[in-house]
Amino acid sequence: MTRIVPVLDLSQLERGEQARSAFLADLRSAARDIGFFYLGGHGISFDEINQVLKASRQFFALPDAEKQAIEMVNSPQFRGYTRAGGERTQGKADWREQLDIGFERPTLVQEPGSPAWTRLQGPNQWPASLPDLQSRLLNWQNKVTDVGIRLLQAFALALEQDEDAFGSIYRGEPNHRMKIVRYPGRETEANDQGVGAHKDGGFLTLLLQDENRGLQVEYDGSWVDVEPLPGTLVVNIGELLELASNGYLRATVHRVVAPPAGVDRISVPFFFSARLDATIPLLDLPEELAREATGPASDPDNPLLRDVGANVLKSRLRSHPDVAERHYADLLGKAPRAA
Ligand SMILES: O=C(O)CCC(=O)C(=O)O
Ligand SMILES: [Fe+2]
Repeated sequence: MTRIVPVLDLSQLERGEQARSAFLADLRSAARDIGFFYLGGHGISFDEINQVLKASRQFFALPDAEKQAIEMVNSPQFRGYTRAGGERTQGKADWREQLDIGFERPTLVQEPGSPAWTRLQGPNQWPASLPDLQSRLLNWQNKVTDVGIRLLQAFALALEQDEDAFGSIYRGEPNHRMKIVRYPGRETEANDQGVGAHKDGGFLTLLLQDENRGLQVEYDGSWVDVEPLPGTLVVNIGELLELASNGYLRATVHRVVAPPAGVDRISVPFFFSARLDATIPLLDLPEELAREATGPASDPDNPLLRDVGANVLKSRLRSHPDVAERHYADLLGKAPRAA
């Protein structure tokens, strides 16, 4: 059977002009067609991958009290632990537990007139009893960031732009985020929402999944399994790339179906994003691509904003109403200020 979700090999970029052009052509068609692909040849070793999955499992095996000590609701930066059912997609609880991590940066001093999104910068929360987790995951974050940069440069070339077309948006202090996630086996057949159907907000998502299935992508009106393929990362397009390409590339709708009883699934999504103070430009696409760029999909309930900080804050507030209430009560009912 041919795979619907294609496999791309990033190392082709460094293997001569012919291999490089073939990679760019494959990237463009994967991105235009299903919007999901497996990425091999990324240079991250099996050992590193296994260590990250193992460390994630160790975290979720901690006693509840230790996980709850670093609950996200403590953090105005939306970092930390969320128990199963604590996050919502399309108004319905997601059956997964997770630890949200960003870059470790100092909290910004708030002054009158500071944009609300400046409150998103600050520290992570780490479990006291797993001292190695921090370096393991921050190391992963750095490695996957490098893969994301190479891939985004390739996307720029595939869109017939300068290789560095997106550089000014993410260079400096980008707001990339990652999570470690555990989907417990389902307790009843009725509740199978691991995470509900959604699009990701960043440029690209680079996801590590363990050997358990559950991830699905919407394609031609049905759900297609993105089965585990050892050693690869799963990549999908987020809303910033859709915005920049005026809808030539589409952020892909995906979801996770909770695993059957007795199985739990681990995944490590990394969301390659942009600086919070950046504005997403509209790329000047060549005529033949521009003709097929029909504008970003618009959801009147949840419009995409070109101001990255405002867009990120809006989606964080929607996903985590408890954090919103504790730390952003002053904004509730108001649109976050853009700049
Ligand atoms: O866990 C997965 O496989 C996907 C997670 C996901 O789509 C997300 O957190 O945005
Ligand atoms: Fe996602």
